Amino acid sequence: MEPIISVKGLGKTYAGGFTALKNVDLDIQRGEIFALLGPNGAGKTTLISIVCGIVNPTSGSVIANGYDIQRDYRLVRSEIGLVPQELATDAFESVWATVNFSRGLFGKAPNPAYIEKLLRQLSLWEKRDSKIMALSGGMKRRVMIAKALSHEPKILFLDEPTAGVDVELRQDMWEMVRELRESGVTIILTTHYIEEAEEMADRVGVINHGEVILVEDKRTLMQKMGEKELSLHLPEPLDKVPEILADLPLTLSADGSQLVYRFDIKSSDTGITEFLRRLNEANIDFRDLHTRESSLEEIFVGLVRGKHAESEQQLTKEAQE
Ligand SMILES: Nc1ncnc2c1ncn2[C@@H]1O[C@H](COP(=O)(O)OP(=O)(O)OP(=O)(O)O)[C@@H](O)[C@H]1O
Repeated sequence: MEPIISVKGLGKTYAGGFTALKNVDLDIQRGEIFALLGPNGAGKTTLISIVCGIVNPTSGSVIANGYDIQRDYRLVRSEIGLVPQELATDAFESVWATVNFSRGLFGKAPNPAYIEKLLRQLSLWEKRDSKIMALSGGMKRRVMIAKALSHEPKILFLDEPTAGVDVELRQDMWEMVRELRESGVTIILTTHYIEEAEEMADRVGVINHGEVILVEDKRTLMQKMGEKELSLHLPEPLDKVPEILADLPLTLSADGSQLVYRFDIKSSDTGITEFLRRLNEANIDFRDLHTRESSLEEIFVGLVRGKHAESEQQLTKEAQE
């Protein structure tokens, strides 16, 4: 299937000379939830802003739903809804007026039935006559989403949708984003909360220092890059890892009551059978046993650190040459 967004060779150097994006290639599939992860200043907002036509690229191209962002700016813009990081909207207007007005900005004929459906979907219908300033933070955020969807775009960008939102609201937001996807909208979100990507995304892209360093199906990523841990609780604490187990990838907890065995998920031979055999041989008993997989957060931190170390090595090498 044709991707709904196709980014090719995208670069951005700001007027001051800072290069925020370097030769980015990225395809977004129709109907997916794509999470763009990256540390502060990685280039996430710059990338979104280019696709939405707010920032001009220095090089490269973006096709969104068949249109070129630079040549067919208006057409592209009408296909895209953007919920920016900052909540900026007219505090004195009512919810209904604000959302209706946004639709008009895109040259769309009024459609009260659609706006009603949207406000109901976002649990804002009861508040349609309230002034924006009288709403809670979470509701204001939902108004921003309603505004972004007012012109029936096929693509929705959410830049840090749940920054500063409490845990309960965050879960409501996730639920709502899933419902939007069900209704056929493609969603691209940036987030610092890796659990958000882990919870919602179909695919994950990691951006660091203006480069997309990885794009992967979330489940594949967690399987490919993840480690699994097998923890054994010992009835009799040990003071050190016994000699017979010394060559295995094991750690002993500080109080000696837990042995943790790490293994690679993708490996065909995990070595667990051998580990259990040796435990038996050493007469080490255990009370219970549980496993844990690496979270996306651990994978992400590892990736960004790894790349950082790699580029530092590269810089040192270049400096020496
Ligand atoms: N208008 C601008 N002029 C010059 N530099 C800019 C401009 N906008 C952004 N930058 C720089 O480009 C880099 C990438 O910024 P960007 O906002 O895209 O990052 P981000 O990944 O969205 O970060 P955050 O997670 O903090 O929002 C940063 O170093 C930023 O300072």
